Amino acid sequence: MLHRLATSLRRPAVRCLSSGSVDIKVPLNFWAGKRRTSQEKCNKENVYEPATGRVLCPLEPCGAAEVNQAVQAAKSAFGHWSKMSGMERAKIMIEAAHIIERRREEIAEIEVVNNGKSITEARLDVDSARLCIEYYAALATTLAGQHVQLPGGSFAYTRREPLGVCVGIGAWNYPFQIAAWKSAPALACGNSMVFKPSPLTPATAVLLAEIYAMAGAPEGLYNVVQGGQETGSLLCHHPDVAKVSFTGSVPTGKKIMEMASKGVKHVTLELGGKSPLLIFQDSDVENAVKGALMANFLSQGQVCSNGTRVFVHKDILPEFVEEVVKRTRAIQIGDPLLESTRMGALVSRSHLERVLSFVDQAKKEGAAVLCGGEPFVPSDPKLRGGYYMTPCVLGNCTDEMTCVKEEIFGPVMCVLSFESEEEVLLRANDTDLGLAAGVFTSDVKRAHRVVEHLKAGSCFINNYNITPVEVPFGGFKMSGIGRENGQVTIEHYSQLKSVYVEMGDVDSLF
Ligand SMILES: NC(=O)c1ccc[n+]([C@@H]2O[C@H](COP(=O)([O-])OP(=O)(O)OC[C@H]3O[C@@H](n4cnc5c(N)ncnc54)[C@H](O)[C@@H]3O)[C@@H](O)[C@H]2O)c1
Ligand SMILES: C[N+](C)(C)CCCC=O
Repeated sequence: MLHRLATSLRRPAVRCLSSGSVDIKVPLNFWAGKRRTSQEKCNKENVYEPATGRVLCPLEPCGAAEVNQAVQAAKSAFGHWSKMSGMERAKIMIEAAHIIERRREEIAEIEVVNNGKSITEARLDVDSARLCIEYYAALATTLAGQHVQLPGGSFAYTRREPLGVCVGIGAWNYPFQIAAWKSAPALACGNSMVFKPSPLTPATAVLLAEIYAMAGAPEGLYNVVQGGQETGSLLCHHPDVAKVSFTGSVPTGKKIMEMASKGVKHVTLELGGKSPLLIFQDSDVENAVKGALMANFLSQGQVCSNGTRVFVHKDILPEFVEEVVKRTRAIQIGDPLLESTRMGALVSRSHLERVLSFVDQAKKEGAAVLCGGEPFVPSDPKLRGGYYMTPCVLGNCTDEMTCVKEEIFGPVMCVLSFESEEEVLLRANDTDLGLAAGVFTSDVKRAHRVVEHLKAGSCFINNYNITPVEVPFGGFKMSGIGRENGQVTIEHYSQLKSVYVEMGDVDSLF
């Protein structure tokens, strides 16, 4: 079925998948312009549909020989792509964006089937991927160096050059969007890419590979190899790889940095978070509640930037809690392919169990479960094996609790009370992580003063989890290195060459 969808380019946007009916029978590796079957016989695991718990397909991990073939394909494409002008590259990227726009529904549906998030969110993820490619296509046309006048008519100029073959390694929470957020700036700068999705969500990165190829990209420009940590490690150690851009957990990020250091490769690390959301007594409570829900329950709470430590001023705590609990209880959980669903399934059985164990631990440590935090079994029989839980709000939380300290990566909001700005800033920053932070207040001076003191890469005033592709995204402290999106990311996928030009004679000291 996936193959038919993947090749029907001009199909109108109609719903054709339903949960429990999909089997993926086509290879999910892609290099040198074609889908490929891995010859590796070992380490085959199953890929599941989170909504139903059914097996979707076996994962075919790539071994050393296949990783090398993909890297060599990327190296060969780099030779051609890096010599093209920005305008020529932009034309192909814009065509890819048009194809994504036409295939929005198909891509979103496959993302839902493989990831478990609601179709409403998956469509927005596909839009973000497309916008990112459009944005960097435009920037590709602007890449330029500097001219520097020097004494005696001599001068220097700088050239912004690509790095070479870049590796992208993705997490499972935004599979298609991560593939686009990494490839768009890489390709715009003239690099080629080998991308490895998470072994839990291998299905959509290969669609992006086909789309770039259909748009006219040279064979091997964007390749996909499937697998887990062995495949990832082969990519990081490969001598022909110039950069590794990684999205995932802090422990894996440290390993990636260590592996990349052996070859002095460039790295971008987009890692985890335990972000604070500060809600002051002068907030518009209606908006603050909406913001807290956006900060905690998108993608079943499996979002790196989530504001999971919700600090609420004691004067508005009862009002805030009542409303946030009421709205959390009203979240429609169920079949992620239905329009009415707002919360689908978590990504895997083991992850669901891990998230539920955080709720149990929170209870033991004295937190109050104000709602949710239980396994959820939908009434539709075909969904009974799915990985669902009710979204949870924890009250009476204190800074020392495990649920407040550790990244849960599920639909669990921790509510904490505070009394003063100074106090809440100290508590908000008391973490090794620094991906995001938010503040709700109607006092404009307080908003900017608080943001100045928050140690986080992405700060939101009176909203949360809004990530336009024009704005850089990335972490402070252990949440990462480098940025994705925005103009600055061009610097993370290119290098400067300085060229000195002598117009006179050589003034030798010897
Ligand atoms: N900052 C961001 O932009 C961002 C976005 C999404 C997710 N995340 C973070 O990702 C985590 C959840 O994702 P996850 O469970 O997929 O993370 P993970 O670290 O377990 O895996 C991420 C990727 O790394 C690969 N990998 C694992 N070990 C490896 C190794 N030794 N060498 C090379 N590759 C290896 C995995 O196969 C996967 O593709 C959370 O901590 C979340 O906060 C961060
Ligand atoms: C688009 N969101 C929801 C902010 C997600 C960014 C990527 C992090 O997981």
